[in-house]
Amino acid sequence: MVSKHLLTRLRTLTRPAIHCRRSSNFCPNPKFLHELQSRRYSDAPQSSPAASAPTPPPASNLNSKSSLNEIELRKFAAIADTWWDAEGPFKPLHVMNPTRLAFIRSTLCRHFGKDPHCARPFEGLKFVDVGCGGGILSEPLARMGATVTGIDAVEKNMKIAQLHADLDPITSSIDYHCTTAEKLVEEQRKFDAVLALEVIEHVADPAEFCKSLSALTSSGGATLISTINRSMRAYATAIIMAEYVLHWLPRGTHQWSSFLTPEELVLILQRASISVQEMAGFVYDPLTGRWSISDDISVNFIAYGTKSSE
Ligand SMILES: C[S@@+](CC[C@H](N)C(=O)[O-])C[C@H]1O[C@@H](n2cnc3c(N)ncnc32)[C@H](O)[C@@H]1O
Ligand SMILES: [Mg+2]
Repeated sequence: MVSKHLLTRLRTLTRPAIHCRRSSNFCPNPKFLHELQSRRYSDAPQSSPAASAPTPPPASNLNSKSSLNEIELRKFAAIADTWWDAEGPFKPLHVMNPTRLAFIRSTLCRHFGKDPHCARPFEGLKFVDVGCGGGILSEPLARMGATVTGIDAVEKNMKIAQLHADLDPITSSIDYHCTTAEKLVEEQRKFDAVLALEVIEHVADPAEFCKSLSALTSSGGATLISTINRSMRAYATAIIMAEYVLHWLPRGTHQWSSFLTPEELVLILQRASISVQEMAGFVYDPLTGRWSISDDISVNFIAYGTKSSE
């Protein structure tokens, strides 16, 4: 109860500074990108226990100049067995899933002219779920009819995802691979929709990552990215509360300095030829324990963008 009260207090004290703007008229300031690049490398995370631990073998055997951040990958490899434990470290993703799927269904049905009330609106469309983990998002997308490719840099995640998907004939069609977005770009793969939810804050270089996501998106296709805002409110809730008070996530899961503001995300996507059409926040209500879609993008947010014609 005390924690719930604290969370409510924090939400009130740290009012959102930025609100959702539902149009394509985002005007990011180019200086954000410069600041972002110098900050990410000069303000590198110092406090993560994983960062100071002796270096174990790589969590991924993929190499080449890439989006991979080994410290981040090791954190996910360490808890790979728990992907489908609804009470485990991925509980927040499980609980948030219906809300983010509602946003995805609504934006992508509009984008592709599909009926959002139909059971399998994504029939005939090819989606890639980048950084799919255990398949929490890939599986419902497959159930909604999409032909899904799920990729993740952690081999163990792919094994867990495949095992779980094989439990159901519909999800067993998901094509899982231990690879990266940039490797798929090299293979000249293209998808109608490219999704990377809660991944960009864990990659080595978000601007390069967005370029790969864009290259994977067919002309006229859609790109969806969700992440956490680099706001004080996110520091208080997504790190202090979630990791240190409520223990929803292992300590050190997130580095505040690796978060992007919505303006920065819009800018790097714009530079990668993705025009953000809509943004929404995901807001947690500590009283009901539920997430909902909101105009408040001060902590968790999602961006839906379209690929400009080439
Ligand atoms: C927080 S989880 C999100 C999982 C999934 N997208 C979801 O929202 O349910 C982040 C995932 O991204 C993966 N990942 C991190 N960096 C990656 C990269 N550069 N390329 C591919 N996967 C990556 C991690 O292994 C982890 O499974
Ligand atoms: Mg994250």
